[in-house]
Amino acid sequence: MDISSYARVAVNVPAISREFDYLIPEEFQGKISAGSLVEVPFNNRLLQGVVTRLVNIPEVVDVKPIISLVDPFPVLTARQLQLAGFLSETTMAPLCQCIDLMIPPGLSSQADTLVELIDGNESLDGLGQTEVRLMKQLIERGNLRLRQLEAAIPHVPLQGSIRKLQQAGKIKTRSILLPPRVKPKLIRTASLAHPIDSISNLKLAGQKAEKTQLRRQMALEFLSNEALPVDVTWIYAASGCTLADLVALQEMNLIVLHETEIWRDPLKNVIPLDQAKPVLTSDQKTAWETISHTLQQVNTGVKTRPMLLQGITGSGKTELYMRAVEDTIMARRQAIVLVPEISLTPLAVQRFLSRFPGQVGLIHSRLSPGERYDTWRRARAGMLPVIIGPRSALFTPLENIGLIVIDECHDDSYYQSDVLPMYSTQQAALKYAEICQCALLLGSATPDVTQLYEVHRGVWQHLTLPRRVGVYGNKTFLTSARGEVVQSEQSGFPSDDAGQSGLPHVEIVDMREELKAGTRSMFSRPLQEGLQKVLEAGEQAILFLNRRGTATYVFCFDCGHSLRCPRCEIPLTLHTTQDGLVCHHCGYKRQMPKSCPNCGSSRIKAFGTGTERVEAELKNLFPTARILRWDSESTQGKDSHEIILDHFTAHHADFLIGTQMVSKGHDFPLVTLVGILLAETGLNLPDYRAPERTFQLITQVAGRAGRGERGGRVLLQTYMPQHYAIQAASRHDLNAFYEVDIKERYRLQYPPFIRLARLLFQDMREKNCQEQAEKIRAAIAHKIEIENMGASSVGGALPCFFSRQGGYYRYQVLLRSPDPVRVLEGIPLENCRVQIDPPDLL
Ligand SMILES: Nc1ncnc2c1ncn2[C@@H]1O[C@H](COP(=O)(O)OP(=O)(O)OP(=O)(O)O)[C@@H](O)[C@H]1O
Ligand SMILES: [Zn+2]
Repeated sequence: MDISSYARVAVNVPAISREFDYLIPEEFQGKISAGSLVEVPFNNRLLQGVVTRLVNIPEVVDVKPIISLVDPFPVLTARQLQLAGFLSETTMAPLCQCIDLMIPPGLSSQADTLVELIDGNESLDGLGQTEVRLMKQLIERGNLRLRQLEAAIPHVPLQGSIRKLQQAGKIKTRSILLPPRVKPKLIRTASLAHPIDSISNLKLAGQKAEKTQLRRQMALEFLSNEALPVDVTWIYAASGCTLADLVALQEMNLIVLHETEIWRDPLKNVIPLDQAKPVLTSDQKTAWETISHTLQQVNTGVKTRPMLLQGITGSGKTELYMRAVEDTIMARRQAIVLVPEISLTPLAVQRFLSRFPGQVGLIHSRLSPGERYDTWRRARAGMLPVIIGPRSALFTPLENIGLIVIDECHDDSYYQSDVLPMYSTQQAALKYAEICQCALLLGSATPDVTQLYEVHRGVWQHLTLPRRVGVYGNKTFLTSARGEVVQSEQSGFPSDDAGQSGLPHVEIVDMREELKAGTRSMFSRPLQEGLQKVLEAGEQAILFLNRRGTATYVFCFDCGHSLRCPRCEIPLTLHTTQDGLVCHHCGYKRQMPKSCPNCGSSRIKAFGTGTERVEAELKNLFPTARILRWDSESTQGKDSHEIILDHFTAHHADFLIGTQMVSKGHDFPLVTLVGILLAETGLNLPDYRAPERTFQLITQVAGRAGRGERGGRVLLQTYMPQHYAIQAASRHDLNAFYEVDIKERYRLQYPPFIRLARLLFQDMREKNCQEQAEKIRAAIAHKIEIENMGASSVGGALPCFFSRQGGYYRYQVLLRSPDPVRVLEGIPLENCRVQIDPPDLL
């Protein structure tokens, strides 16, 4: 390691986006390098930070020394530092927050303020209400940290009161840095220092009682039968001795005490599945040739194009991921497999664990900080060649990554949109694959339009699995997307048997016809009949409701026409407060019409429904059916996802009513019917991705039917049967959907033909919110004008579709630009959150 005397440090304070130079004191020379986690003084405070590089000549003359090194090994690899820099530049988030993604929670600590009483006996006379509450806390509980005070006195700003008390000489404050919350877990072990011939003759207790002598002898005897160091608790149990006895024996040079590190392994109790490695189907073989070739190339240092694996549900994508991981391990490199949400994909994870026992590290939101820390350290130590987890797993410290897999690459959870940095996992992975010179494999049954566009432009490689794998007994056959058997892979297999198994048949039920025929229920006649049959046959059904779209759009119950903005063609939203319809993109407003502009019917209404209503009505129709509801309300508790999944899989319920969650990759062999209630709800959200999401959801949900021998069907109820997203989804036809949608995006200039940035404003007072948004909108418009950025344009400062959240008003400003970061650079963006390439505009 080269010895530089100074280190450039990104301090862990989000408000400070630049880095600072520090002196490396003698004692840390050679121990600190890029990626080291250190403590440094900063404006009379103590802060944590990560060394981004070593420097020979500092930027300023007066450099302060680094105080301590938090972890003896670097917490970030050089490649991770590069990735953090990229994220910071492309998302406009502070570097320290991008670095923070890569440090396990609990290891990094932020500064806090310690508040101390100067004299506990002072009177509280003349103090304000908040000051009195503060003083009482300190008198009762002693010195407290600011965060503790904030927890004790919630919803009240304390800074001002603390300043007043300080000026009155009643309290003092100082900055502190909390110790890390996680540490390696150590156990104490002991072994004999050397063989001992006659233990019973040793005098082991000095002047002490015979009992002590006996205990110590027994401990030595126990150890004399052990070849390796033993956990001290075993010695205690076997001999009745105490730690004091062992320490005494160590002082007599008879035994040696050690501290041995143990790993907290969340997977040690997982039971592997018994699954042999199958022979690849012919479709899988074709795809595998490309994957295997790409892996060979990256392993010899050749740059490769990302691969998009487009395979229908149940076509064997996971098997190909596992093969790719296997090859990567053989090449002595590591693999990261990203999945949307572990609790919703337990089966896929189990398959990996069984295929690679002892080699997989699982990142999971429900790991304890200790387990997470240990998984992270084992990965850093090179002990885990495979990491599986949600988007954050991309940031596991691995030295030599050969493969990154993004499963269900269309999933929303791959964009971090709630906290900084607001980043797209796909963009991060693309960059990281370039930095690490590794292969990138994205897989989905329903890739995004922007992802398919990369294939069409030839930037990504395209692999397809158009047919389901069906395995009954030893027989393997393939069925096409339409459900007919196209190829029997083993001789003598009667193809007729399988006619009902590929992807399920989808029937569209036109709800306008149902209305005309007098059905007042949300369940059409075919759906009611289907559910009845399922009950009679002892099978199961899933009822899917797209909850996100059930808000407040307006449409005609007779012709299905929904009211849209004449300028952006996005559905108008009814605001009961303003008693009018609003476009959330351009601000267009109109009154609620008395009759449908399309057919003149007066039955034009706002629409909404919920899972509770579905459940109530279903109970009414089928009083004996066992019904399970799976939505965000019914899954509040820990493990509730697993409980519901297990319950349904074990056939403890006949019908499962669910929202988005039921679309994920579960296997329910008894499900022969999937009912989609109101397929179009999502289509009416004011978002350019609404058709895409609707198509994806319907296709994924439909993929849950017919996974077993009994086959299955899907009933798709809709008032908009002619819409291209619904038509294409009913035929499982992604290409047809893409062809229409990409043209629409071109026509209306949406991604991939332009990039978007969304600036979000939140405030308790609507007026402030609007003013802040307006101010920044004007600044952006000004910059576009004076710098001649003709290809960029900024929209109005408008309320979001979800116009209030948790008591806050929400406004947004939308920027369209080939390079949104360049437009936004230099504009003061303090009061807003910036989403570059946002996943939605709601
Ligand atoms: N070549 C094969 N021979 C036999 N069975 C296979 C083969 N490949 C995969 N399978 C089995 O077929 C089923 C579906 O495969 P897999 O889960 O890999 O598909 P997928 O495309 O990942 O599915 P999903 O849509 O659920 O993500 C699994 O039970 C798997 O074990
Ligand atoms: Zn509009």
